[in-house]
Amino acid sequence: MPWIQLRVHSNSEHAEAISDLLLEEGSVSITFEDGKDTPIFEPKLGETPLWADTVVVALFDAGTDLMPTVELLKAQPFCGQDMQFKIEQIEDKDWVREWMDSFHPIQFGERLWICPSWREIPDPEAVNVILDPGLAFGTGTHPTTALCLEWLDSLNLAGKEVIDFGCGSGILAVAALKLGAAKATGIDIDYQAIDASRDNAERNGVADRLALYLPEDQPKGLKAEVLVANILAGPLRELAPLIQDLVDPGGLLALSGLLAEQADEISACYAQWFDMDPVAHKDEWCRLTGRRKTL
Ligand SMILES: C[S@@+](CC[C@H](N)C(=O)[O-])C[C@H]1O[C@@H](n2cnc3c(N)ncnc32)[C@H](O)[C@@H]1O
Repeated sequence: MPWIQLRVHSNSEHAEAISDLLLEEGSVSITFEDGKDTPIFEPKLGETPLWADTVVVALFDAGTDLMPTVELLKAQPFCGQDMQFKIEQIEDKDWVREWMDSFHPIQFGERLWICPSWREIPDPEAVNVILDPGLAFGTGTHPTTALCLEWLDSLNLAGKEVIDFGCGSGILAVAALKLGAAKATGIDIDYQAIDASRDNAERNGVADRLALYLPEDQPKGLKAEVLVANILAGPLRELAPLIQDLVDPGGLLALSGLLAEQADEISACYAQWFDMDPVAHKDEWCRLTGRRKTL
């Protein structure tokens, strides 16, 4: 079924009021978009701030006459007669299909390929991770995941135990196992991530070597020789005492999900326990690595 869409240019202060009015007028879905490409990284816990320039995008059934709604909005003090808006016809698409068509196998480092489960494997001799992220984060297309995959590929993981802290789709844990790790543990606060990781481990024949936990169920005394955590700077800072304790003396650590300007502070924090390497960059993101001190 095709749709008709109304886009109203507003701001962080009035977007909610516009959204409420559009829902009352019969909109079937509302989304907020950044009007000026000014991303908000890491809002405070429990807060979902809007952009200074916010576009309210409302979807209606095709055939809806939107002009009365536009006039109603213009009559509101929070919009006014000079309100900027656009009406667009939206052709009906299979969005899942579109996304699937855009996701191709990608190589990371020397040996590793991430292959969407619906695509042919380009190099059957390579280390191939067959992936369907489901509803979880982690396809390899994001620079932070890519930085972690390249790091894992560069290591000799044979026989090692690996912790993937914030496992999302399980992409890093499954890659570590396929690169030779003996055992991996994935930890995530999100049930959907745990499910997706389990599915991906099964898809790759490594489910018997992957343990998955919500943080509250994590076994006491858990430790590994290699830990990778692709979460944001905030949790990496707050959870530093817990994360460092999961790495064996002499073990290896990779932290990602960091913006370049956050690297020095997080690196200094982990330098209490780890000998830190130079920062690796990809686009505006970066990765920290280090080896746990033995004393
Ligand atoms: C950026 S995704 C990374 C997913 C995947 N490891 C990758 O590299 O693509 C971050 C994941 O960390 C999880 N996460 C966030 N805070 C966490 C916490 N405090 N403890 C455990 N997992 C957390 C999120 O639910 C999400 O799945």
